[in-house]
Amino acid sequence: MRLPQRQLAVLEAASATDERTMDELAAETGMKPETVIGSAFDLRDEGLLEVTETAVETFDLTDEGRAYVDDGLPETRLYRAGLALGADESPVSMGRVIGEADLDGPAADIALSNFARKGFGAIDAGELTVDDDADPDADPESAALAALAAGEDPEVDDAVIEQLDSRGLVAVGESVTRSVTLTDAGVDALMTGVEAAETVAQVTPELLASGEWRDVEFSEYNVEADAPPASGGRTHVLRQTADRVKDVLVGMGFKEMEGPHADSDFWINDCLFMPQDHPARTHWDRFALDVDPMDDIPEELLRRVERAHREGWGTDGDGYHSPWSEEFAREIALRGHTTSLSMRYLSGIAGGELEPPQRYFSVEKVYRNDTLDPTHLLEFFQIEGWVMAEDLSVRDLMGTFEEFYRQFGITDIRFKPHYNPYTEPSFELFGEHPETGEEIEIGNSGVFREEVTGPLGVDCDVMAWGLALERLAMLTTGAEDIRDLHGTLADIDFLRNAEVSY
Ligand SMILES: N[C@@H](Cc1ccccc1)C(=O)O
Repeated sequence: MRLPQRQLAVLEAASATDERTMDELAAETGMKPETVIGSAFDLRDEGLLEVTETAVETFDLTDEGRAYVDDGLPETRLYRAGLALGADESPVSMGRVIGEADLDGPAADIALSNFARKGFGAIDAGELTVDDDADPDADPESAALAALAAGEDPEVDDAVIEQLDSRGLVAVGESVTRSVTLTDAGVDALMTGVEAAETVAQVTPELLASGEWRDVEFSEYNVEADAPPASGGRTHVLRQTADRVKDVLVGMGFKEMEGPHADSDFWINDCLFMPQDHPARTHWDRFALDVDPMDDIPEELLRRVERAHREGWGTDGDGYHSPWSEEFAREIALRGHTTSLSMRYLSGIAGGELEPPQRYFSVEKVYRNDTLDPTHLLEFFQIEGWVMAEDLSVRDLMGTFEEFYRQFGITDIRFKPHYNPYTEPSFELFGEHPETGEEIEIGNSGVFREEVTGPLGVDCDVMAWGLALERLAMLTTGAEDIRDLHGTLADIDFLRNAEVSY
């Protein structure tokens, strides 16, 4: 019998009496695991080997689990601190014990609940007593963590592993181990003698260049053989969504705007008739930059915007009658919305003089000093857009959104009346999350007030919006936490595997 060299190597390394795992065979033959697996399956198909698969549970320490291996579980630290303060003799205030154990916020909560669960002592009316007879050294959870850290089998009850899993200290997974044994036919073949056939597994540049490929025998390709997953590059889910948004808007007749991420407060806020004392303009919400103020704002425009703020614009306009500082208008900050770009284009400073009808959009990053949570990031992408035409109504705005979101398979958007200093009327948009069923805000919109369009020199209607790209991506991918999508906590597995559906 003749077999390709790599199959022969696996056959010779296999035994009729002992199961050998693929890893053992790889170590023995010096071949790559995927080559061994491929060859083993080929040999199985030829009846020479039997392949058995066993699923085993795997336990991996999480970062938090690993941290406790070094520092001790929070409840154990609480116990020791209690002992050090004499809480085995008489109750000690909980705060003191927590301080002594050097546990902060969440760690203190973790310590207290597990301390009670494990019977390390009692907590009553804000005081803690320690039970002398408890023995944290014999705690099976600590022992299992230590064993895993040392690469050993934890050798504890399933319940202990389950507990560690639910505490997020151990990640439980499954892996399949494949082993082989020689069949009778395999033993026979080895006894009668097997020769190595000169087969080639892969065509190489050398084979091609020398022309040798004409004479060699290629081994068959087994597409069913298992191989380790290889994850190549992939367009990020958000980028895919952004590209799709651009395609859709271009398809709807929109042109793209561009402009600075760091801009003057004039373009970001003053043009939008945002009073200078608006909360969004304070240092809490705004990322101010310590750079030179903007000196190239058109003088006439500056004066008109100032007038709108101080005295109002249009027949009914009365302005804010509050202080307005040119110095503040020229200061630079990271834009909190891309409506700054809309202002630049509507004023004609970017993109040239415009005659209605016009449609413009951008899909660009904005920056806000928000608190991070499942639906908020400090920087995110806004889908900005506006339509300039004679006689626009709210119905036009709603129809535009219905058409836009339908391209993403979203047909149930809801509208809620809203207030913006720069639009009247205004409304927010909501969409239903496909997994949680929750209504999430996906955008804000309205028709620009005369106080905005007038000073910019626009004398027809302009309807406009800012939609959140990440929220759209949550609806199209089913992601429940925006932080899985981008930023330092992004979930790589999710990004590798997420399907973007529309
Ligand atoms: N700038 C608004 C969005 C918006 C733009 C234009 C008109 C109305 C609303 C926001 O960031 O929420």
